[in-house]
Formats: sequence, structure tokens, C-alpha cells
Amino acid sequence: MLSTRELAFVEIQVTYRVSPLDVAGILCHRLKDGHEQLLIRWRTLPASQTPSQAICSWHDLYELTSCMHLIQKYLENRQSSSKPTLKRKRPSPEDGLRKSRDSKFGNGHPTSVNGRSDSTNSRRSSSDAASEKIETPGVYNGVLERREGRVVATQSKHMGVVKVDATSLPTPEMVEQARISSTAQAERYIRLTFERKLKKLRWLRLENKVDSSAPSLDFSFITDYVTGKDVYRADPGSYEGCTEPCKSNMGSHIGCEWPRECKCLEYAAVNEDLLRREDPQLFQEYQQAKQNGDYIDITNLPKRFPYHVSKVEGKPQTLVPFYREERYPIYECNVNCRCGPVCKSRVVQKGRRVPLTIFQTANRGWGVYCDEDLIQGEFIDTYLGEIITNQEADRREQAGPKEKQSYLYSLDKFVDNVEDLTHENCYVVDGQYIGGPTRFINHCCEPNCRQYTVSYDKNNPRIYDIAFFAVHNIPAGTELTFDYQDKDEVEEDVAVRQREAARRDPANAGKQPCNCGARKCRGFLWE
Ligand SMILES: C[S@@+](CC[C@H](N)C(=O)[O-])C[C@H]1O[C@@H](n2cnc3c(N)ncnc32)[C@H](O)[C@@H]1O
Repeated sequence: MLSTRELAFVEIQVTYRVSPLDVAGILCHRLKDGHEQLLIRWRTLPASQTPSQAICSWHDLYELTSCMHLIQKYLENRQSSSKPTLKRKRPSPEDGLRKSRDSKFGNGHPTSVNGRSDSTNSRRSSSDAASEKIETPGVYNGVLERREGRVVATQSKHMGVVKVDATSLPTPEMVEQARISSTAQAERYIRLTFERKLKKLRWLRLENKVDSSAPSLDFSFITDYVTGKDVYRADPGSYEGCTEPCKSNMGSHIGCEWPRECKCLEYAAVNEDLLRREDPQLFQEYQQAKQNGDYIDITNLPKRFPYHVSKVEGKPQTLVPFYREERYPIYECNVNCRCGPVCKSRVVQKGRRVPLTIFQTANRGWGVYCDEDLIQGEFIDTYLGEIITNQEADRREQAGPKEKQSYLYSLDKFVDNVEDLTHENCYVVDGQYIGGPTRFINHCCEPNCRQYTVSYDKNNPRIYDIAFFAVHNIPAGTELTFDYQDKDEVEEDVAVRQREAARRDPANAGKQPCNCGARKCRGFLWE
């Protein structure tokens, strides 16, 4: 939970901000008057100017609240280039957050700050003034103006403007100063900015007991798929819903729960036990067709209902063992169904009901745990992101780092069932920059969750939900994991037997090693 003071930062009404679009780069940081400041290089060069004349200026964090993602990248780059002996400091509770910026800017009218002064210097103590002589100036090669909520940099021929070769910034002295200057306030602001993003979703929080970092601010939370270019997503109004005899509130084992009748279950898993008992002859034919790979019309055969009432008091419906083990697609009722919202065939569509925490793991980056005990078969959440074409996914994978494939999820469940759907033309969900908390779930070769296909539109095999359910009882606080490669048991055993040889094989040098620590760990995230 954010404290009131922290919220004051998050919601702070800063009248003047530096726009990230104006920032070409963050060059350095320093501590001044107890406040961390960042040196930015402005993008606003007239075409005639050379980079050596770029305007650079120092800013307090509160002027940079829209640039936190850039500051985060600056800190990450700095971290990766610093010597291993340099450890990130954890922010201390005393790190003050500025409550208001108004006193800094007086009456809020546009003002101009010349190159000799600090960009935030309208109120200075005598000790500041004394120390200013030995400090670097606040603005180089131009002046800053405050107009219409923005800090704006402009070139100036004014006599007082300090001229430097901007390509020589930061100077070695600045770098040395930065090396020993705290970044705790910046890290705290970054974390608060991420927590503000988290607030978009209910029952979600951030925890970091390892260091003072936050997940990437380039990531945004969404509550539904976003469709990318050339992706067609049908309007839910066009979905085919169930009709008579399904109706709302019919009680158990009738209506949608009587799977022979509910039209939404037309393509669901056949209830073979029931079929054998009810119609042995038809069962034989069905079995024969299945073995031969022949087509058989299953429309009127009894189906399996995917959920059952939980035996644990207070827990919602859970996935029945058949679906949990067989991974058969789950078909839920939809907006056009006659049954209405109380129908028991609506679990995933109601969204996440369990509280999740995104937390920093020791060796796998961010991970996710649930704050409550989960029971076997309990729904957790879906995987969200931008739905893109397979071609676009290939392009992004080739252009991105090797981690990219961990965020790409092919919607290829029905590829073998539908003629015009192939691996080449199926859609892919990219959850790297937009998604839900499940995008932070790490891989494990012996996972406690699994991903399942959930369709609300039986006639559209291209777009469906990827839903995570608990495959075991999972105590509160246990990291949630799933198998990125979704291996079957035979493939798993082969990979485990070959693991040590595979780790030594130079051909695997570029592969991402798996740190899941499971007994059956296969050694790598991806083959
Ligand atoms: C979908 S993301 C999961 C969230 C990620 N840990 C983060 O910090 O954003 C996948 C990435 O997490 C890391 N990861 C996930 N599972 C891992 C594992 N078992 N071992 C090592 N790294 C893992 C890898 O960097 C992988 O590319």
C-alpha cells in the first residue's frame, strides 16, 4: 500500500513538466540541496545546430515525472556498466518526497531561467548561493522557459548563457560525482510510478525484498486484448449463444450444465463414459473413428462440463480433473447466451478473483505469487497482450533480444482442427509491453499452474483466452509457475536425461539457462 505521502507524489499536481518527447537522453545525475537531479540533453535543436550545441540542463525529479521510464533506463544502463563492487542502495524511510512544487515556482506564471542558474532555483538560501560558485551551472547552450505546463528549452544568444560542447557532457567530474551520489529518490519515484500503473487492476501489488528496482515502466497493464495491425477480432455481439432449453437459473445439471443440450458445448470434449453407458453401439463407432483419425459428427454426443462446484467452502468452481489433465479446450457461454450471468459455464470470463503479488525473485527477475491459498483446478488469470499476426511475431522475435520469445504466445490450439488455420497464419499474443500480471509468471520445468484454452465463440478458432489454472493446491506466497514449452512427459524425461550434456554443449551457449531449480529441470527455457 502507498502511504499518504507517497500518494502525494504520485498524484502531485506539477504545473510544469519536461515532456519525454523533448528528451534526447539522460546523461548523469547528482545530489543538490538534498534532491536528486538528472542532467538531460534536449531534443529541440534547430536543424542548423550541431549536437555539440544541444541544450542540456539539470532537473529535479518532480519536473521529470513524465520521464521516469527514461530515468529507469539510465539507472539500468548505469547499473550494468558499473563495477560489481558497486551495490545499489536501498531507499531509506527518511528519503523525503516533495509534497508540493508550487513554492518552487512561485505564482505559477511562465518564467525564464537563464543559463547561470539552476533550473529549479527560484528559492535559494545563502548557503546555496555560496556553494553555487563551485557548482556546475543548471542550463547549458540555452535557456529554459515554463509555458503551458511544460518546461521548454530554447537556444539563446543571451550573454549569460553558458556555452559548452554538449558532446563532452557528462564531464569526468560529473561522472565521478554521480558514482558516489545516491539514486534512492529516483528509484523510489520509479517504484511509485509503477505502483500507480498497478492501480489500474484490482487485487494486485508489488513487492521487492531483494533490491530497490521496479519492473520496467515501459510496461502497461490492460484488462482486455489489444488488437494489432491486420488482426480481425469479431464483435462479441456476433457470437453464437446457447438457446432453448438453456435459461437462467435452472439449478444444477440442467440447462448449460446438461452438456448434451447446451449449444456452446457443441465442440467440447465428448463424455465417453456417459456415451458408453447410454449407447454402446455409437460409442464403438466413435472410438473406431477416433482411432482411425476419421471425421465423426460429435454435435449430438454427450459432452463434458468443464467446471464443478468446489469442495472447499468459499472457493469458486474449479476445473474438473478431465479438463485439467487432458487440456481439452474449454467452451464458456457468452453474451448472447440465453442462460445469463449466473450460468455455471462462466468462470474465466468473470476475470481474476485472487489477489496477486508481483515480486522480485533471487535469480529469475520478477515473478508472481498469490496472497491466498489456491486449490487444485482454481482459475487464476488470463494471459493478455497485443494480438498480432504470426508474421509480425516473427519480425519482432528477429528484431528483439532472445528473451522476446518468452512473451509471445501463439494462439494455435485449433491449428490441427480447422483447415484454413495454419501455424503461419495463426495469431500470436505479445505480452511484453502490455499485458496483465501473468506476463510476470516465470517458467518452471515442474510447474504448479498450466495454461488452458478458453473459447467464448466456438465458431472462431483464431482468438480465445489463455487461462491459467492451479494444477495442485498452492499455498499462499508460493511462486506461481508454468511450463513455457508445455512439454509432455516423454519429451520431459528425454530432456532431463540429456540436461547435463546439453548444458556443456557449446551449441547451446546462446540459449537462456533455466534457473527453476526443479528436480526435473531441462536446463534451458527454450530449445
Ligand atoms: C515472461 S517473462 C517472466 C517475467 C520476468 N521474470 C520479468 O522479470 O519480467 C520471461 C523471462 O523471465 C525470465 N525467466 C522466466 N523463467 C525463468 C527461469 N526458470 N529461469 C531463468 N529465467 C527465467 C527470463 O528472462 C525470461 O525471458
